[in-house]
Amino acid sequence: MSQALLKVNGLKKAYGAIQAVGGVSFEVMPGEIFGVIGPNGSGKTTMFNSVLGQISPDAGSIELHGKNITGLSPLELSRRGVGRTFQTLQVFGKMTVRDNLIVAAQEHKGNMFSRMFAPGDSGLGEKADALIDQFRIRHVADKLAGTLSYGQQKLVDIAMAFMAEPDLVLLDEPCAGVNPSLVGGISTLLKDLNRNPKFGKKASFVVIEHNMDFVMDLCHRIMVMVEGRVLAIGTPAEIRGNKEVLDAYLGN
Ligand SMILES: Nc1ncnc2c1ncn2[C@@H]1O[C@H](COP(=O)(O)OP(=O)(O)OP(=O)(O)O)[C@@H](O)[C@H]1O
Repeated sequence: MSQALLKVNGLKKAYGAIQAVGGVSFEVMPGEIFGVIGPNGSGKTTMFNSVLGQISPDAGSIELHGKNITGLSPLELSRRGVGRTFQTLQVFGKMTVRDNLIVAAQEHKGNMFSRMFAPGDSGLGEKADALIDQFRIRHVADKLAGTLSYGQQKLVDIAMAFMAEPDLVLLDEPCAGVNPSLVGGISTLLKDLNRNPKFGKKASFVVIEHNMDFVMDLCHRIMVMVEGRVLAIGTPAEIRGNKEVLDAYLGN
């Protein structure tokens, strides 16, 4: 059996009396699309932010390719191949789509001032163009990102995470606020990125999402969190047929 890409073991995080994450363990295998579902407040985002170095967990360890990455900064994690998208868009409305992609890659390289000045190409234009084609946003590449629909900006946001050539991308609610007619397009795109690596790397994903049809169709395995704990991990069919999951979450 191959080594896990991401291994989270016994992760805990409390906010005062609230145990947001109460001992969560799971593994994501190379090439896997791993979904995380659960009711509001079940600890999904806190778990994500702990894995991504945005908050310090109280206990537990996180390994990437078997190496301990617990407590590393988001920039260091990005350099090691871990990318993310946020619930809220990170695109700059007054820059073109192409420049947004170039700036995202410059940030990955640690250029702290890249967002403050007009971006030079820095040799990244070719990479941006490859992603623009893969994301089928060529027709808007030279438009200001702020003039695009929310769904298109979401695609740009995901493309920005891919400029760093990640092995693993954590997506926080990619469908939130997106017109239902565009949700299928995001799913198709993520499947394409997973199956057809653009830069010689097969992308794996961890996806937090409330849209059940999207999660069930996209993910190879799904983890259900309830009150900071793991209730179940399994294939979409196993999760759909799990009585505890139905009682605690899906049956509502
Ligand atoms: N910075 C914080 N300070 C205090 N409590 C927090 C903080 N962040 C999260 N919490 C609490 O921790 C618990 C887990 O929240 P979290 O946002 O991780 O859940 P979630 O599953 O991502 O929810 P949602 O689906 O609504 O995004 C909740 O009770 C929340 O109120």
